[in-house]
Amino acid sequence: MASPKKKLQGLVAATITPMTEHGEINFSVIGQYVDYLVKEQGVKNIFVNGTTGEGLSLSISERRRVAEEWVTKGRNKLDQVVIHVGALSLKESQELAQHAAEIGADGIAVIAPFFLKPWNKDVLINFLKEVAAAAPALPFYYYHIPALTGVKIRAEEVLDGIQEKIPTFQGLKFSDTDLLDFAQCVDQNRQRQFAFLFGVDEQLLSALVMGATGAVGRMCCFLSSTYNYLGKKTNQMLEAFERKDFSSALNHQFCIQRFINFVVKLGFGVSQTKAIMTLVSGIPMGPPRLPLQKASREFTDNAEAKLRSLDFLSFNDLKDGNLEACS
Ligand SMILES: CC(=O)N[C@@H]([C@@H](O)[C@H](O)[C@H](O)CO)[C@@H](O)CC(=O)C(=O)O
Repeated sequence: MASPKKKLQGLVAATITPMTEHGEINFSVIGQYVDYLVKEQGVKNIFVNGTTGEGLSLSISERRRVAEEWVTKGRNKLDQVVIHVGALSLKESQELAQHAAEIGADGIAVIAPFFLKPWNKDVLINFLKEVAAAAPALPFYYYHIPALTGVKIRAEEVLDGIQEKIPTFQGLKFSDTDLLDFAQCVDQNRQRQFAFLFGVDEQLLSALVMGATGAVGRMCCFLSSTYNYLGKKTNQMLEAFERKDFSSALNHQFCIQRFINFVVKLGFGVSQTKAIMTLVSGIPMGPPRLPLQKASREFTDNAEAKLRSLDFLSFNDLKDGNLEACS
């Protein structure tokens, strides 16, 4: 198994791909974005060109350039840069994997191909294996996101025997709400040093309970979109959990849930994540690329009011009216 230079630890932000109002990638703000994550959110790992990064809506040459920019701007600032290289075409995926290795990324991740789909675990593994082989020195993560790929092969099944087929296999990025499947992945792989990257922010505490006890201890990190702007809050929850202050950890989780629950009811996805991040960080993330539509003004106004009431936006002048800020 390839061993990463350093173990992946802590929060991993699924980065947004900033765009100009004309729909081109806005490379000029990526350096500022890195500094924001590190200094303001305490996030030192990133996952590039994933769902939040609209990776599958970018051309291959754009994906290469975005990956390069994050690796370059993150040098000596970030701990790890993992690049999502999944694509419908095996050849494109291999090209991106090789490119990630050439530019000095710290790992690659791959989703299941989602148009002509693998119909069982063995076929899926065969695809993943071919991609991983294009970057034989890079740690490899399988990105399980069945709601978007439509590939519903349980992660537990995929992991069974995977290391024999893919020697660089390093871990699982789990973006699903099936906590039975997640917990079984952890339980059945106690003897292996896999990383389990949980990707459903509103359920993170439950996943911590399933996978991050002293006995298991291998769920090293958490990978998701809200860590772009709620990284600090999520770190507080992780710290509370670590010192076994479960009541505080639960308060933090409830607080994060109040926000996510609110925006989910308004309609929440990548477009809305871009709008929220722009609001919180002050860095323009721009519109998403078609077929996504820009978040509405109404959404942004409502989200802003909620962020303020939860004290997620540090505007001192509004703190007086704050009725539900979380401790
Ligand atoms: C479907 C989806 O976009 N899930 C998000 C979550 O962060 C999600 O936005 C959050 O849990 C709110 O539901 C991440 O898991 C996605 C992700 O990690 C990525 O961008 O690759």
